[in-house]
Amino acid sequence: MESISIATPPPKFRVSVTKSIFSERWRKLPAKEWSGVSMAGERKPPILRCSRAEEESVDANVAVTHSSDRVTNSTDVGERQNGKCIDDVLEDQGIRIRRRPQTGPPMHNVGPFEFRLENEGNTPRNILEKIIWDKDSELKERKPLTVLHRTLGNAPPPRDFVGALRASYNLTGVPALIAEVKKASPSRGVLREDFDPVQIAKAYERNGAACLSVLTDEKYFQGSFENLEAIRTAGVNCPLLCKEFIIDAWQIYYARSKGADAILLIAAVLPDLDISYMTKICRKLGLAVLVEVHNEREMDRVLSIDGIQLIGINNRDLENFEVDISNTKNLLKGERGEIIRQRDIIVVGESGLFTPEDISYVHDAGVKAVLVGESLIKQEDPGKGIAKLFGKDISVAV
Ligand SMILES: O=P(O)(O)OC[C@@H](O)[C@@H](O)c1c[nH]c2ccccc12
Repeated sequence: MESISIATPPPKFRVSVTKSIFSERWRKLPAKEWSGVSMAGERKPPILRCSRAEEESVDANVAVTHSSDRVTNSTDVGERQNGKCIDDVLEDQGIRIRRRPQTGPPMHNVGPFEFRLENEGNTPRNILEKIIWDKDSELKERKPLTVLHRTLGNAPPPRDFVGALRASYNLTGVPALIAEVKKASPSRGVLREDFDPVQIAKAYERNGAACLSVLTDEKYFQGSFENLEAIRTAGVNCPLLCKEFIIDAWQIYYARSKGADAILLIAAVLPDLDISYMTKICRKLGLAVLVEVHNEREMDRVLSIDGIQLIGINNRDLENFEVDISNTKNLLKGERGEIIRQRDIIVVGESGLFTPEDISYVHDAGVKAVLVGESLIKQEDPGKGIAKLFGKDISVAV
């Protein structure tokens, strides 16, 4: 597609013009092929997300009582929960990340050009929203869940992610390390040119990491599921967190089929019912769940969900990339910290940790684990970077 910009856009309103190569192609299709093709000449995706029937036939023995209330895993456009559409549910829970509109803005054909009117409703407002909308488009390429489910039996068995964190913390007396295998990020660009995920993973393990986090998003983090699978099959014993932007239960099965031991759920993106439903699927698959929060509202929502064992406090705001490690301390103050201690939830301090002082600071705030990417991956020897980050060798018990 060739894009031509025409005029300076008025605020919050833009026109993009695209030379219509595709509409030519659709025009030539035989009539029977036109089902699933919208008036604007675009093919409607055959499957939007895990269809409920598809997912429930796989999940017949999961005790999910409220699956009919779920808000995001549906083929139904504008699905409703208790009479509310998804946008209302998201707004009620203070979730600012919207779902990608199911139909793009209308296309107008003039000669060989197609005009698309862009406005606030159909344009992502920030980077996290853009990632989520792109993820939604990516998921249309997936294979059916029933096919994926058959491959689960071939996956290596899940390992105890939470147990590994607890054991490491008890052994070393410092926060257990989840070291992140991360080549690039949208905020920092490429972090390491000579990136060998398996070598890096092995070096992290040798130098005391309790668990590893492997980025699988390709577009923004230059990660992949091949990396996850390669690390798993290379004999690395540390349990693996699949670091993905999960918006659909299908991704959880996929992560498991590639050897993941844990997955991430982001509270800024997922409503409570999805977190709760996905947590149940994970329990059935033997996966641990790290639920990530960034502010008080998200923390309170997550604390009201049953069965949460691991909460990550992200010091980076994924909407604008600002990093502030005092966020971890603030969210663990007072009653919230008390509830967390009573329930024996492990809190993971995430992002922006560079020095032994940073590690002590979040440890004093109450975290029992840390998730570290950039400060290790940028070291000449990422494995040796661990001792520098902690101010001591953590590969041996104290
Ligand atoms: O590289 P850092 O600043 O040490 O951050 C690691 C990790 O916390 C960060 O990569 C992260 C936290 N939550 C995420 C969600 C998606 C992608 C990435 C992340």
